Amino acid sequence: MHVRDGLQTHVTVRQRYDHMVGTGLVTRDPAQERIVGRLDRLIDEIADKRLAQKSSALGWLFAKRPKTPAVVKGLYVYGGVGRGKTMLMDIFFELVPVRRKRRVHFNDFMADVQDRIQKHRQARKEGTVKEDDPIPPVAKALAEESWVLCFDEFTVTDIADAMILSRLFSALFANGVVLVATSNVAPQDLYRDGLNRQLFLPFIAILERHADVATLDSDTDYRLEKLNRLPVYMSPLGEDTDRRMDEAWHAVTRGRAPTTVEIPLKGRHVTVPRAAGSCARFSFADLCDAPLGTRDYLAIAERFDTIFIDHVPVLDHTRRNPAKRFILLVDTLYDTKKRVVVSAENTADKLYAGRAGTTEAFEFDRTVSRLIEMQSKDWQEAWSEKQALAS
Ligand SMILES: Nc1ncnc2c1ncn2[C@@H]1O[C@H](COP(=O)(O)OP(=O)(O)OP(=O)(O)O)[C@@H](O)[C@H]1O
Repeated sequence: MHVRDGLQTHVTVRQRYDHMVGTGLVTRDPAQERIVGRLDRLIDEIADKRLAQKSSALGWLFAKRPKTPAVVKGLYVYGGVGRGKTMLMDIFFELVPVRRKRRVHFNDFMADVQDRIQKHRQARKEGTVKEDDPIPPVAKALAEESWVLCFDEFTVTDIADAMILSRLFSALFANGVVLVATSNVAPQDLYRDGLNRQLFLPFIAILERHADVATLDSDTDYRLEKLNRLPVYMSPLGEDTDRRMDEAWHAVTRGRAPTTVEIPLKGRHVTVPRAAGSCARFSFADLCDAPLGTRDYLAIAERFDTIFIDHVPVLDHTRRNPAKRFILLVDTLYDTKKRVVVSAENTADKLYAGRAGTTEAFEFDRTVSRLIEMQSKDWQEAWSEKQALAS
């Protein structure tokens, strides 16, 4: 426990991390521990600065002023996906002893900035504000609302954003803002192939002047590890299974909002009701009650790596066509080595309740065996390796 200005105590990032390791929530990772140390140092500096501000406000600035840097240098952490950058930043965000703090996805922040700029321009037109340049007042307002800004996924792809970043962040830093950010790229690689990049370049120098740059170069992609432990076959059907399917979907899509996608196929379309990145989600009815065929299944498999199928019923000879389509579908997903997440009325070995000895029953045996193999650890590992090679 740290004691600060006799009033406040705070748990350190290190203590929180050790606790998470102790309870088995995370595995100890030396690369992460290095970032933990830096985040704690930053918290100390921020706490000192806050104390200095308080002292100053109380008028005993000269008597009691602690050694405080005039400007606190933030931290920009970059590295591969799933290394734990966001997790560590979130711990920092929670623990940093500051009220005016904001944690936001970088894209959302920039959307907010552009919105405020628009509003300023409108107000200028209407004559309710005098300043022509929207950036200084927008930056000032943002800094007043929160002086510790934590950005998740710092990335610059939009030219409108790229062109204002230098001036925006110069103004934010001039107003005392401390930046903490996670990113998949080093500052020099931001907006790498962007239009008019030379106009963006000064931002990199400004960023590096106001934030230390650290890489989280852990060997493990923890997200992938976690996903590999996901249940991929859930039964029986019911609310509980639906909830677990939703959780798995949320985990693989990282909470992205799904959209409907139409895959064009000679003269028609295959509709994917829910798609997010390389993941697609269907119900059994979408795929097997509707009159789809091998070409449709192949088109789906070409486009997506992970396929969710909700509500597979127990099948028998009374539902011949859906059963046949399901056999085709599983064959296609098996041959193309996809990750398949299924909710079904019963376990794979009890999915066919038709007459034994018929052609369908024999074919279904193969489907069952494949479905079981696709649930195995080996299958999941092979899938991950394929993903790693592809990326
Ligand atoms: N040391 C660890 N042990 C176990 N799980 C971990 C560890 N570190 C992170 N995780 C888990 O791995 C997942 C990915 O972590 P996180 O989202 O923080 O990664 P990231 O580096 O921000 O990835 P991205 O760059 O893709 O946003 C999270 O679910 C997190 O809880």
